[in-house]
Amino acid sequence: MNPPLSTDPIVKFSNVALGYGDFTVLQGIDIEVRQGQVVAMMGGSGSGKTTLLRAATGQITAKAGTITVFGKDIAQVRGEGLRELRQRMGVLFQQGALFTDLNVFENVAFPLREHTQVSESQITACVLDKLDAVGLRTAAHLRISEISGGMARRVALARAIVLEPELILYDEPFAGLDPISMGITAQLIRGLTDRLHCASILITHDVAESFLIADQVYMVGQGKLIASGTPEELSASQDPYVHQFLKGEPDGPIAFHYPATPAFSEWLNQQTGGRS
Ligand SMILES: Nc1ncnc2c1ncn2[C@@H]1O[C@H](COP(=O)(O)OP(=O)(O)OP(=O)(O)O)[C@@H](O)[C@H]1O
Repeated sequence: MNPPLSTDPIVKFSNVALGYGDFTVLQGIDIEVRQGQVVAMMGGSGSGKTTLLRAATGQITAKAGTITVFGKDIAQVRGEGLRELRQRMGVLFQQGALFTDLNVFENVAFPLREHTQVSESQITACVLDKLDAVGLRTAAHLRISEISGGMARRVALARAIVLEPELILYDEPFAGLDPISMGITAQLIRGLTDRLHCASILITHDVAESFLIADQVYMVGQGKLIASGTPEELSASQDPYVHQFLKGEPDGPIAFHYPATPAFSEWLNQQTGGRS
């Protein structure tokens, strides 16, 4: 029998503001991610999804509010403490860069060799198990140049889970995949979350796939959290932003133009010598 899932949030944003320099991207953000959950962070281009992911991994600090990860205030954790927290996370970047001079097996084995002292036979068993979980056990011997883009994504996923993280962060996991690979990836994310009893956060534009597997959805836009709830709750929302995003409509509150910032005005002034 599986141990009961912890009820404490793995990631918690409390009234958080995020940005770069003087530019505030998002404010008033409240998010909770719990063990066993798949949580989708959605929003238009430039709305701040990647910024949320950077904040959750401690790459940037909040301008206001508090972010706790595994119960620790991430702003107070530095150096070795931050490395320890990050070891409990698996991050799957969009370009899940694999080492092209290593075969599939060695790519997945890499974090084990880097971060643990386990024996060669344990490495073999663990890597084959993770490759099996992504359907690529029998591709272990292949070179990276011999596998397709979709397979490479799955190898990167096997590598991201090889240390059995408690939190997995996926940056646009469906981008550039054909419909079948998208469906496979979505079911993999759900299946791995359930099997590893971890939490998964996905940053995505893809409504159909993420709504099939997410427990909670957070939608950001216009510098704030526009909506949050289950996929069913969001689907029933009358909010015009949520409606436009879910239906992919060109007209609505989601602006096509990137908003003007003080930095742009300053640049334009310099560029035109104040003639604009
Ligand atoms: N390192 C940075 N320095 C300054 N501004 C940044 C930086 N990274 C992102 N931004 C700005 O922050 C805003 C949010 O960017 P972010 O990458 O989080 O959006 P996103 O929702 O992930 O977008 P997309 O879906 O297009 O990848 C954008 O206006 C972007 O220009």
